[in-house]
Amino acid sequence: MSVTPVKPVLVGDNDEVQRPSREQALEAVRTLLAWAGDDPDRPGLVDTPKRVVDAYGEWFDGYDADVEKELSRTFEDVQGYDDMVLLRDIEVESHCEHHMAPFLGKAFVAYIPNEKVVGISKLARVVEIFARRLQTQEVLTNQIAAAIESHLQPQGVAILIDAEHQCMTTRGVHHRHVSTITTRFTGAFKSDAALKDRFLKLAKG
Ligand SMILES: Nc1nc2c(ncn2[C@@H]2O[C@H](COP(=O)(O)OP(=O)(O)OP(=O)(O)O)[C@@H](O)[C@H]2O)c(=O)[nH]1
Ligand SMILES: [Zn+2]
Repeated sequence: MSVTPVKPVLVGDNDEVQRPSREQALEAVRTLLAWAGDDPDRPGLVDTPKRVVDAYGEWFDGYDADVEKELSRTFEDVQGYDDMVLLRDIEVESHCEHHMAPFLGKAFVAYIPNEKVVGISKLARVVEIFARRLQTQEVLTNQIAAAIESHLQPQGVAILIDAEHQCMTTRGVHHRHVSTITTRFTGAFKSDAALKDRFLKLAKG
């Protein structure tokens, strides 16, 4: 099975998109409140558009963040370290592009360095940046792998995301406690079944 490589930054790098003003965003929330059947001018709701717009600013601040910057500082004095670096249980707080509903879970990010490593916090930041954009869990998984791959040229990358989608739990099909697991393996993780297995065992804890 061949897998098409994904460019590191697919979503959110579209400078062509004209952003509406904050005023327009506030008005859009007022419209939604009225559409839902409430009165946007009642005292309890007058500050709601501002709160919602601020919350969106936080949930989607990945569009303004720079993955390249986070991964640009590498450390080359690794003294021959050439085994897996694995970050477990990175919190994932994202929103699906289909419903803008939260999906929440954990990411497991591993790579095998090729003479250079990156600060471990930067890997968590990369997860956060991509998570704070709209996409699917599959695309999020691929984007994280592709960013590490292109900046570190490691011997291999393994990503696993385990998340619960609120568009499935709080609406629509209403199935609670269904978790979705996505994975992406490149290089040595793809070609070496024992290595892949070791990653999966370590990730499970
Ligand atoms: N593959 C994938 N699907 C997702 C993700 N997030 C949400 N979805 C699904 O996207 C699909 C959208 O389906 P549609 O039929 O277009 O939308 P809908 O009528 O709201 O679908 P229901 O959720 O089944 O009510 C649903 O099946 C969701 O469960 C994701 O990250 N990956
Ligand atoms: Zn959804």
